[in-house]
Amino acid sequence: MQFSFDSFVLAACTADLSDATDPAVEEHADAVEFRMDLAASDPESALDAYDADVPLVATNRAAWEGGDCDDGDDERLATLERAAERDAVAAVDIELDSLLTPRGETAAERVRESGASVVASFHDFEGTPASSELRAKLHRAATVGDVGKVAVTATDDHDALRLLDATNAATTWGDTVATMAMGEAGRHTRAVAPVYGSKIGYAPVQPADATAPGQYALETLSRLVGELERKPDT
Ligand SMILES: O=C1C[C@@](O)(C(=O)O)C[C@@H](O)[C@@H]1O
Repeated sequence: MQFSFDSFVLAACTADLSDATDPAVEEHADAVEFRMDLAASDPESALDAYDADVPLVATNRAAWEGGDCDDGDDERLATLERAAERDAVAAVDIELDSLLTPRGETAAERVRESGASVVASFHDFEGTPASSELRAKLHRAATVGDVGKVAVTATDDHDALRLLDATNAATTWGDTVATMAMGEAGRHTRAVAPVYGSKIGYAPVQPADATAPGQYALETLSRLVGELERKPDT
């Protein structure tokens, strides 16, 4: 199966696929993001055993992008390609810097051949790039991926506003994007960015196991996004 990303996808993050049957996931999530790089035991065996109904986004975050996977890119991307072959895997997250290499291009092709979408992602754990760079990154990511994702670290309101502005601009010119600002100053963007077109939100299944700074609990993000969703004027 595949996501079209026409509408917002709320992904419940976990390193343990048994979380997929958690009632909060069933009630609030559209997908489970499986952080293969954070799994305590072999993530591929966990995928083999997976039989819940919620579609998966497979992520194997590289150490150089803030994750725990130390494998070389060839091996790391091969793991993601095999993940995509599973019916339950609807999307695979691949770092933008990898996608811009020939090996990454091949991985994206294979993932799509297997019927999964590609989330092209870029993270900045230190700050928020200049607005021109932010827009360029989003556009680049949305061009090589089915959705282009940028997660930055906001240190003040201005950073948060610039991220929302870039989200709005990308969406207005037709790119499919997902954005969020990590950290306290950017926390509200997790709820607000979908108003400006962001198509994926992330929240941990277990609040104690957040996969990024500033994430809301799953139930909270679901409620906030739902409350803020634009309804036709009555
Ligand atoms: O890229 C992202 C977004 C994220 O970093 C966040 O800020 O919620 C959480 C990660 O698990 C996911 O892969």
